[in-house]
Amino acid sequence: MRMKVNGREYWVEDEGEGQALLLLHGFTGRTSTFDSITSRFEKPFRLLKVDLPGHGRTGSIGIVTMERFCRDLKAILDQLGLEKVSLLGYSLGGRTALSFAMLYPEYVDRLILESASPGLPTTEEQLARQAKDKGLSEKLMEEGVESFVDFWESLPLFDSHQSLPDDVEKALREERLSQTANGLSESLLGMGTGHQPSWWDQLSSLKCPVLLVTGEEDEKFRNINRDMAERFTRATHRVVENAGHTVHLENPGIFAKIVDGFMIK
Ligand SMILES: C=C(O[C@H]1C=C[C@H](C(=O)CCC(=O)O)[C@@H](C(=O)O)[C@@H]1O)C(=O)O
Repeated sequence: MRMKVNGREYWVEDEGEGQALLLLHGFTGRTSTFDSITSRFEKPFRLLKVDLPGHGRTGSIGIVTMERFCRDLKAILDQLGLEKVSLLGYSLGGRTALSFAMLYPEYVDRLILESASPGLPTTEEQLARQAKDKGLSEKLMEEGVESFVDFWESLPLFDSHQSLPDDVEKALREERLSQTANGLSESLLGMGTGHQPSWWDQLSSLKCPVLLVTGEEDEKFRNINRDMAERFTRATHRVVENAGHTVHLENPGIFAKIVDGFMIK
């Protein structure tokens, strides 16, 4: 369904009954991102999914900052009558879930972050990443989505995708290709890693239970999440074997079991 909040319109899906679990996809993803695991959950969940700014059926809605999207997400939950939800975010969606929890902790029951980060700790790193993401944005607008997806799939971070079943890899590519150049460009410029606040120094303030999930083959984010776990007060870090950055696709059975076990009831 379409939901208009603070002058912006989002695509939101709200299905099932049980604990409210809000799923947030990664960069180039959409609400279908977690289809590989939602059918594997044993516990009943009320599954909420939102296409992030610039993605899926939300599409191009202008440059939306992380703080502004989190304010919109709060308004969406208010409209749905949800006072508290658990959040599961993958990569960009994990950065978003963490940002929402930092800004609106009273709305968050539990937090599951897959291959995420709290942003970049120094201004220098943030500015360098902003410049890099600006370049990617220009690449998108000049070369189009298909050329960008070819580039994006070739990143070393996704080397482990070569072991994905052909049908899974094909579906992931189609999901990425379904995006628009404008939308992805706006996402990079608004919610890119370098544009969001750094939460590194505030992680200890979060009081809700936190589950960090990374793939054994994703050294970069495994190390980031090892450091994050040391700063949270109630965090568990699970490193999943036979998986890289995209654990929910590379080892969906284990991922679903970990999520089931972390959610109460
Ligand atoms: C390439 C790096 O950063 C990007 C990697 C992962 C994030 C993401 O959402 C990818 C999802 C996917 O393609 O499956 C993305 C983000 O957080 O926005 C990062 O820009 C890197 O080496 O840090």
